[in-house]
Amino acid sequence: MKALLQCLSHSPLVGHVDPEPSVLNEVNRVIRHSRERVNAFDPELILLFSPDHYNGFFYDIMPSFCIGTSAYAIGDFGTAAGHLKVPAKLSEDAVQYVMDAGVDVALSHKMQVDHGFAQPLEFLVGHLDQVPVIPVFINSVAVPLPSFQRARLLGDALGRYLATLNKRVLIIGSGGLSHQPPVPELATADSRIQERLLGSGRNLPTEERQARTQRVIDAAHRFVDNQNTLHPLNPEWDQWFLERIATGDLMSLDNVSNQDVSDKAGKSTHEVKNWVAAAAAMAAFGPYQEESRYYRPIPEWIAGYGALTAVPA
Ligand SMILES: O=C(O)/C=C/c1cccc(O)c1O
Ligand SMILES: [Fe+2]
Repeated sequence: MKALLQCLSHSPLVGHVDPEPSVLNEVNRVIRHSRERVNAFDPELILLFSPDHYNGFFYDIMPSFCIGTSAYAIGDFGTAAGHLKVPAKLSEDAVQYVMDAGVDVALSHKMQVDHGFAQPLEFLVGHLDQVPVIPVFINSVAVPLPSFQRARLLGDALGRYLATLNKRVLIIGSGGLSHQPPVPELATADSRIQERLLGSGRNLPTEERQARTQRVIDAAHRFVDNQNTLHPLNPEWDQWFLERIATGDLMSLDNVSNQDVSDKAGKSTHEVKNWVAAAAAMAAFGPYQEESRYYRPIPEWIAGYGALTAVPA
């Protein structure tokens, strides 16, 4: 088997505002099972699609997509900090391949990433520097956003590139499902936050980092008490989306408009494009089949929380 697909929601609230023990144990079993599956597959390379949350990518220059030849995780919310093990030459070749395939992608020789990248690596392989990883950023919060179709085409091109390498590749899509945590927006933020979104938020002083973290934790507590304090989670939309990924029905998502997703499922639901890109990369190896699936709305994590594993058919 040359490729394994693992899509997984992330939330920085894990360990800060947890659901009741029975739910936490259930999710931990799902993650443990996924980790065992990855371990048995023994990947030689990881392709990791993830968003950023104004920790590494800002409005000074906001690409739709970016591939890193080196990457550093900042360790927000207590997630792992440090350098990812990025195979620079493979990443650079990937950029060229994707460009040649007609998808313009940015390149970073010094990519700064957050929990979106770090959490799935910690959960699925244990460490940031365990297995070589090509990190791929998909802008999922800073409007204007790329479309579902472009995310699919990006994934397809990267999948075709990986298929030339003759390596066992783990393809991870990190993010989603329905959710809208209190991420600031440039159009409505006050001038101090606007400056942060324009780039001064790249390396926040400790106190500001703590305040930012606490603001999200407080919002999660409020959301648990009253699910109208943020955009409600949308299990129905999530299940519909999961079925599209599970069945490889990716092209039907091309017709989903960004506005519709924001309206129905929340503005951070665009993180699901990381699942779309990952599934398209997997499909480039040939037809795939779902092996396992998990879903539960978890207000404590402000997340429609899902996991999906697929293998070649
Ligand atoms: O970084 C933040 O401020 C919030 C991140 C967050 C919260 C809940 C679910 C997610 O997917 C997030 O990235
Ligand atoms: Fe996120």
